[in-house]
Amino acid sequence: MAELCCADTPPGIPDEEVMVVQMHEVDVEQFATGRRSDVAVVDVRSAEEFAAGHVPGAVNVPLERVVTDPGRYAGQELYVICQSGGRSAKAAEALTAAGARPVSVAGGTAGWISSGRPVDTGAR
Ligand SMILES: O=S(=O)([O-])[S-]
Repeated sequence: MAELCCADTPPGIPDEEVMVVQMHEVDVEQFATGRRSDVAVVDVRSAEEFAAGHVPGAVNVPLERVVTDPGRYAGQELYVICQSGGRSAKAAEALTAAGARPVSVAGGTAGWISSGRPVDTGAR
């Protein structure tokens, strides 16, 4: 079965052979102003990157761990964030395919910091 993200069925592939993986994304501004307090923020960067500065309230689960066992988040809503949006998009794709409902923060922690918002440091 072909797997597609955010696209219509390409020509030549019957609809029944396509599984569409729909990913949700917000930018830093939308995240900052619309963040739901009941939804976890999972930072998928390395422990070292996380300790150097992260969005307050985020928990660190490096991408390798997320993609090894995405099913542990099945049925859950969560925000995923990384440095600038690359790894969080990968995490969101794996999580969505495993039945979770992730929202990737485009622009990531770098965007958060450059917008002047506060960061926490240290492990969590
Ligand atoms: O964290 S990143 O993959 O966007 S560089």
